[in-house]
Amino acid sequence: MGGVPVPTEPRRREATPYVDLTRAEWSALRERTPLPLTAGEVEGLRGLGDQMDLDEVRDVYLPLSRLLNLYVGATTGLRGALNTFLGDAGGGHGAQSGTPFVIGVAGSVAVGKSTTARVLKALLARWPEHPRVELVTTDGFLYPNAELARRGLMARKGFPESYDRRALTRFVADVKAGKDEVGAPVYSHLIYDIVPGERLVVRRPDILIVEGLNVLQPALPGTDGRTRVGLADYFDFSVYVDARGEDIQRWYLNRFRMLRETAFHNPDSYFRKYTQVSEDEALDYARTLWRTINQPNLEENVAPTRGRATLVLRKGADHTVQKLSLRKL
Ligand SMILES: Nc1ncnc2c1ncn2[C@@H]1O[C@H](COP(=O)(O)OP(=O)(O)O)[C@@H](O)[C@H]1O
Ligand SMILES: CC(C)(COP(=O)(O)O)[C@@H](O)C(=O)NCCC(=O)O
Repeated sequence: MGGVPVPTEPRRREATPYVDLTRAEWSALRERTPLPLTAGEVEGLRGLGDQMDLDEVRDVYLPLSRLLNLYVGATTGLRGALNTFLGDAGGGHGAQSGTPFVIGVAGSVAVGKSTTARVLKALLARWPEHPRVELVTTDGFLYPNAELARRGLMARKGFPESYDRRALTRFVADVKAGKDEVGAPVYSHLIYDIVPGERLVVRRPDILIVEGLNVLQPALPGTDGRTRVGLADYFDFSVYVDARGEDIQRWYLNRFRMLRETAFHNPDSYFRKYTQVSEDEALDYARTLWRTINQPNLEENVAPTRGRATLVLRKGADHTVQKLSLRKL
């Protein structure tokens, strides 16, 4: 047939509940938000093996801090509406003084959630409207190893059933209800177990960040088959830290290699025995942990919750955020 070029139809984008942005587009949204951290402070917040420097804070986390400040302000505005309504109703409920703004941070083991959560905490605390920011990791609500062993769950650490989900949800519900003091158990990566007798106490923060693998999991039905309220029902905003499975596995193995040269030498380290064998043998064990625990948990439980997040941060192979998806309202 003739050589008339066929005009290509502009590719129609599938409608999604998200606005998709490149790093450059997102970065421009920080406007005039000042950078309140020094390179040294950022270094102190960075997890082992994570990539986090002033460029990453400026391009990715400053716009997020600005967005969250706007969300907190909008929530305060909504509270005004609620008080007007309650006042008009004359029901004697009194003015609601406000409860903490709760942010969930989800994602795989070794994706860098804790660095994201720590940087967010440091940035959000610089805003005069919400200086008191607390961070809680959900590992404190894992059952202690003895209980996991009793339930046959030692090889399922990090799966939803390895947590005391009722206590975790109660914790966040109590903070959200505005209780003066709410306590949580504490987990130690060093001993690979809950620290007996240790508690973290949260006292009416302006913002609570809850970070962990399963924070976006929907609630399981109770034994009576009825739907329960889940952790994510208390979130005002949530972030899912995303990356390709192969990249996360590589980060996990690299971190294991680095920990073997540092923290594992501590006499109290659960993993101390892996300093006594060859690096290859130690890495074989890490590969087994990844393949039998963390990868199936990522695929079966964690990744399927991504679509519930308000914001998805998509990392490239070098750990830096390359794409962002923000939920439409
Ligand atoms: N075996 C370990 N010993 C000491 N620290 C660890 C160990 N495993 C993980 N960590 C640290 O615990 C934190 C949480 O790790 P993880 O749950 O994998 O989440 P993420 O990498 O997404 O922050 C990280 O700062 C990591 O460096
Ligand atoms: C403690 C964790 C379950 C993470 O808990 P989280 O704070 O996300 O609830 C995880 O880091 C872990 O130790 N997983 C067990 C398998 C492993 O050792 O890699």
